[in-house]
Amino acid sequence: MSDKILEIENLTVSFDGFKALNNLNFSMDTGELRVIIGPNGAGKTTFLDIITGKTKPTEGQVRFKGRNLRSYSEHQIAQMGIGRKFQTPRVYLNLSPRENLEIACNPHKGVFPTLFKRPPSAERRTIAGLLETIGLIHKADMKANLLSHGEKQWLEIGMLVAQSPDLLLVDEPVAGLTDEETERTGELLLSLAESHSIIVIEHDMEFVRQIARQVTVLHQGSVLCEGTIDEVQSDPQVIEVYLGQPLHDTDAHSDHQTLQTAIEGVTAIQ
Ligand SMILES: Nc1ncnc2c1ncn2[C@@H]1O[C@H](COP(=O)(O)OP(=O)(O)OP(=O)(O)O)[C@@H](O)[C@H]1O
Repeated sequence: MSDKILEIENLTVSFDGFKALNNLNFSMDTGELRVIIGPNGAGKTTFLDIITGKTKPTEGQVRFKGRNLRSYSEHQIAQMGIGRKFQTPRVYLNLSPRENLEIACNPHKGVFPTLFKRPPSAERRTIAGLLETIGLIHKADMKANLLSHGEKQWLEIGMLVAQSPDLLLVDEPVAGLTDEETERTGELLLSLAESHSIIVIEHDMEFVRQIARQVTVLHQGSVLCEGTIDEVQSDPQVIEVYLGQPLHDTDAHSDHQTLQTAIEGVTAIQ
């Protein structure tokens, strides 16, 4: 069996002739944590929509654990083991973190049967472990609406993990978080990466530097370059894309630190 969890070949997605993704090729190994960056409109959200089956390719194919996803619905793809965390937390605010996790463990039973029946002991242990992992063990039984924005994000990540996905897709997990929450989110993703394959889309370059081993840069619907964060940040094409002007027209190439500043400048205003 392939050790690639995800393989994307010659993928094009057209919206009324506009190519949001354009002949994109991408692959990642099982167990990898990959960070995807790219300027506004680069195609990052469309890329996630394709993997989850929300949008279907116009051309090309997506293979997950060797299986072509084309003929599967969004729901079937989720059941095959792809979980997605959206930017805004989607948790039950009038339930506790523990109850939210119980529901996530039993997505087919529904809210009421789950809440009125005591979960089996193995499931209680799983939930206690998840509460520990996401740092909410001491807030396990308070209403989720009393949690901070960061804590709600962690709870939703926990709910995703409760469904045992093989591949986690995480869209801008630190938008709106404090510096401390951002760092703790990085630690959480790094600990989850020990047992999951994860794709993170993020603009915050300091956070990318904290978690990234391998970074993919998207631009105009294609992969512009891939490498470590240092390789990517010193790539002339990436500098050009983020600065929005050709290198030979600027002094930027004389100072590679500029890219860091440029990218941070761009990301700071997004
Ligand atoms: N349903 C759609 N119909 C038409 N155009 C679309 C549609 N969805 C996305 N696009 C266009 O495709 C391009 C890529 O959009 P996408 O949202 O994937 O980019 P992005 O990298 O996620 O951007 P951002 O960082 O701003 O969220 C954009 O130009 C967008 O306007």
